[in-house]
Amino acid sequence: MTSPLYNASGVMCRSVEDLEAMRASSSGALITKSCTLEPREGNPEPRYFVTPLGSINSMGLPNYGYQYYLDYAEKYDYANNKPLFISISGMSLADNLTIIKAFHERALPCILEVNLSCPNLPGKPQLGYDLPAAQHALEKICEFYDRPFGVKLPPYFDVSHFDQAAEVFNKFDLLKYVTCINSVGNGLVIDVDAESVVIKPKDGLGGLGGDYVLPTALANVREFVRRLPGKQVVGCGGVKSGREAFMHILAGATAVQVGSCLYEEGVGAFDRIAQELKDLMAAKGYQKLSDFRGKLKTL
Ligand SMILES: C=Cc1c(C(=O)O)[nH]c(=O)[nH]c1=O
Repeated sequence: MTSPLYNASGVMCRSVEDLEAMRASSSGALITKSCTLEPREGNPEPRYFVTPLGSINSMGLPNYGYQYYLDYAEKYDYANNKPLFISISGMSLADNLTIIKAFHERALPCILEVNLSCPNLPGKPQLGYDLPAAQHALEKICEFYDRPFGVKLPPYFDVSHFDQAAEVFNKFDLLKYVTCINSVGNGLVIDVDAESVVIKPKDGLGGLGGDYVLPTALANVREFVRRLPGKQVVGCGGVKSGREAFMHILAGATAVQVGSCLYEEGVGAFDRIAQELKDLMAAKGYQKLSDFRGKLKTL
């Protein structure tokens, strides 16, 4: 079975070296760091911090610019490798359209994922929380982009927002999948001994990952699976063992991304989590993912 696991965008995917390590790993796919029109250094450090419950980050979109990833996508051997996803997070709609048009012109087999949810750009609200703007962006993309693509979503926390967001996404047939969730934005981790925040940008505010976000991630996966017929949901958030991967798939996820845990453990996490998932499935008498995908029981 091709592994249902791959990296969360942002982890082990900024440089060609990172991407080649992902390509050589046992993951089932790989996705690039979200890219912008021009290269970016990102936010000042410290901008990533690990806690016993996960991570907080305010990277600020450090990336080598979209042409770097376009070049990687052009050289990628699609016949002999796992699927390549390209994450796009332009600083404006115009930038996003320029980047997407550049990929469209080359008609490469990579799959574009439009990031609607970067929480760490000072002064820039997450598009995923401005649904009219998100709809407008998707309309402008679909004026010319004629291939399947996906979006990376922020976590939603209100049932009415699941409804409103799904209403927008269901308008776009070429939007074939959504990835739930991006980090839970603007958390604040405090170091009691130092009586200080732990990251520099935004006075310590950053996106949360890891154990902190698992229940929210699972809820977003399950709620969008219910509301987006004909589309797929990729689960992301809080996966550190076969158990959380199982939970995401039980909630309906087609594939599962690993972020904070991959950052800490490296690509060995894919082998370990895949084996743990396999063992858990065997213990439960499941032969394949579809035996239990989306079959979360309610009481
Ligand atoms: C693309 C920027 C993102 C970043 C970042 O580069 O700060 N961090 C996240 O947790 N999610 C993002 O989407």
